[in-house]
Amino acid sequence: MYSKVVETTNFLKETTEYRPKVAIVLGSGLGNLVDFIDEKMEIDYSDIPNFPVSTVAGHDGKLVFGKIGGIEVVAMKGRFHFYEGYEMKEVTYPMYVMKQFGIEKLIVSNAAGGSNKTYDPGTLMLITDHINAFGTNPLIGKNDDRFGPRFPDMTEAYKIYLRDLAKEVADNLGIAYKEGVYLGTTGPTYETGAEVRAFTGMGADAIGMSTVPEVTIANYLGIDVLGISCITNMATGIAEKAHSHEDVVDVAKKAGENFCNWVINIVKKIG
Ligand SMILES: O=P(O)(O)O[C@H]1O[C@H](CO)[C@@H](O)[C@H]1O
Ligand SMILES: Nc1nc2[nH]cnc2c(=O)[nH]1
Repeated sequence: MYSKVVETTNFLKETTEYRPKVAIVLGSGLGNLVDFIDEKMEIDYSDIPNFPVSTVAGHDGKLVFGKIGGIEVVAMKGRFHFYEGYEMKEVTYPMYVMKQFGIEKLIVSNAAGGSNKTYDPGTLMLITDHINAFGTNPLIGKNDDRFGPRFPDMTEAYKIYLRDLAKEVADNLGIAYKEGVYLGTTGPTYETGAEVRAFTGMGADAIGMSTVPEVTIANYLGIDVLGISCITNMATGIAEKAHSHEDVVDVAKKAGENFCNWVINIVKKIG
């Protein structure tokens, strides 16, 4: 895998002159953030050697390089999910490439169901920690010490200094946010009511089908992570109607204005 990662990274270095240190992963319906990236240079995933392709609505499948407030960034407009049938190593492949490319900080976002009854649809939630309920781990297999250690520490999976900075930015802009624990499952089914009750008992405030694999690998590689969930629906049993991905994308788009404003100003501070 190491040589594949080097090949992909070399391709990107030959294709763009940008050398960002900040990367952003855009969740379902949150892709509009790229509209705020200046001097854009886009590369389709299908043109990148060894890259998987996005198969989910609301995930375009592009790497977008450019600048936010003069700070170089790269955004993933579209991510890969385990439920798409990808291996965990494929789901997390972009993280390995990001590290090799020189990324030091990652802002990861997602659409999620609110299991905390006080987190209404449209709420932006700063992720304080996560629970891996995928039943597997993206690091299972032989370890390659060139990437990271066999037993990575997850004490501060979502860096406190980045969370503090995000809170300061939100407070200055008057953006409302909550804080909470994200629980990641494989999907693609939304949860049963019983599962949501169980996950809530475990400490989950929001539930989704992504993020945990990427953040696990980012920590392994030594990339500092900030995570933001957009609560798009109340989780099963709390919600008054059945879920649909169309609604998820729709609500995420509506929350997009605050989300974009927040992330843009975070980038300006951390870049
Ligand atoms: O986590 P993101 O990619 O934002 O998307 C979330 O929304 C989709 C379900 O509607 C799932 O893919 C879930 O993980
Ligand atoms: N697992 C899961 N993923 C989501 N993505 C958006 N909403 C939800 C949800 O309620 N559950």
